[in-house]
Amino acid sequence: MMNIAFIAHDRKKEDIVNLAIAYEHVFMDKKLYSTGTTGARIMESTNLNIHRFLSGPLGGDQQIGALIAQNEMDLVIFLRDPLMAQPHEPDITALLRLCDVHGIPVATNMATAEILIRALDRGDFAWRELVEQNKPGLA
Ligand SMILES: O=C(CO)COP(=O)(O)O
Repeated sequence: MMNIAFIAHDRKKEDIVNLAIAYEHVFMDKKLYSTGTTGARIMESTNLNIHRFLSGPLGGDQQIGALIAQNEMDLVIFLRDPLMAQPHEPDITALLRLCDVHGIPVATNMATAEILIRALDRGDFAWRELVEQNKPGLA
């Protein structure tokens, strides 16, 4: 089962909702996670069922980071706002760093997100399942 995380800063919320609507058929049979407000917005506009963590500024990025650290995330879609300072900038940096530490595909803009979602739909992420089978000592 593929685990996917959705995160979007406020001025990118509309984009991530539109992405979820457009690719609802791809996300339907995946396990979905999000930060608080992002997940609420997506669930208002789709039939997707999303496990929502705390809002980003209150620790949601870190909660998703914890799943990445445990190798329990297969794809992260994080539409961040590059033009506005965020109070929890260190958390954002930490989340993106953990994606790189663990080799997790992460999209930080719409163009990359679409490419990764189409690849996921085509089965290009099957290698993640092999990685999971071989991961050492994780719950
Ligand atoms: O701030 C965020 C990510 O850094 C997103 O949090 P919300 O989805 O709760 O707005």
